[in-house]
Amino acid sequence: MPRMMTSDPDNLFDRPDAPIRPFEFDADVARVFPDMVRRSVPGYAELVGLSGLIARRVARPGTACYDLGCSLGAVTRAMLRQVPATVRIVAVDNAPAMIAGLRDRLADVPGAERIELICADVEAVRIEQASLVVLNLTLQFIPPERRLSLLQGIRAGLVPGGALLLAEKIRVLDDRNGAWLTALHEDFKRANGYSELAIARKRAALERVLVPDSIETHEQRLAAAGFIEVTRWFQSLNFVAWIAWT
Ligand SMILES: Nc1ncnc2c1ncn2[C@@H]1O[C@H](C[S@+](CC[C@H]([NH3+])C(=O)[O-])CC(=O)[O-])[C@@H](O)[C@H]1O
Ligand SMILES: O=C(O)C(=O)Cc1ccccc1
Repeated sequence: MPRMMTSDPDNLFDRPDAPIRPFEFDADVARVFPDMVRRSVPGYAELVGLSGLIARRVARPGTACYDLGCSLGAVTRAMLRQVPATVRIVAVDNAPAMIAGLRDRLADVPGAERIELICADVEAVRIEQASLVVLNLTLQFIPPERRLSLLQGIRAGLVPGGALLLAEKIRVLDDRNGAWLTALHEDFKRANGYSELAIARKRAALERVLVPDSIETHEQRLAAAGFIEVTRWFQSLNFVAWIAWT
């Protein structure tokens, strides 16, 4: 499994007097992101490590692998370690602080010249000659009505035999099971040292910013975008990952 990136501790939602505003991937979030994501997403390290292993199987020489919504490049760097030297890696994020943080982290990584960093909206990037495209916890931040066309664009840019790796926080449709999984996710955060206040404030900040879909919606949308076979290969509480094949 990958070496975790070090970061400042995430205390962004601890201050009771700070105004609640919609969650943004700004410089403060970028500074604490590795700590935040590790303490907030159950199974995150495993998800990233397994994404690297999947890249090793799926990436084809002479093609490209894309990490869309790369943040500080955990998946980008897992891919770099696993894919052949002739594979180009394209890492995209629209948050300047994330791209700057990733650039710093790549400074003395051998092979990093194979990685192209793009600070742009994922919807504006043309996917070309890709054997693997990764959306690791990114689609949930795209407005729901634009998700299908983003997946269609990705599908069109994949080479035959190529795949999309999608990981998302999911919404559970059934009230009872949904409430239970959400409660357990909050237990996970509490066990990782987040206060009730921090949990509640982040929940409010993420409302309307991170909009989860159900497993059913994701699987129907992947089919509608033209993916012919879809395998769900990871679930930890309300976080799920799929691989979707061309
Ligand atoms: N429209 C957009 N265009 C480009 N980037 C975007 C957009 N919307 C959001 N982002 C970017 O998507 C990332 C989502 S985090 C991904 C974790 C990473 N994949 C990881 O493996 O560590 C997940 C999370 O924080 O829950 C952020 O860096 C945003 O700036
Ligand atoms: O904290 C949450 O509830 C999440 O869904 C994970 C997360 C991690 C980092 C930024 C935004 C959301």
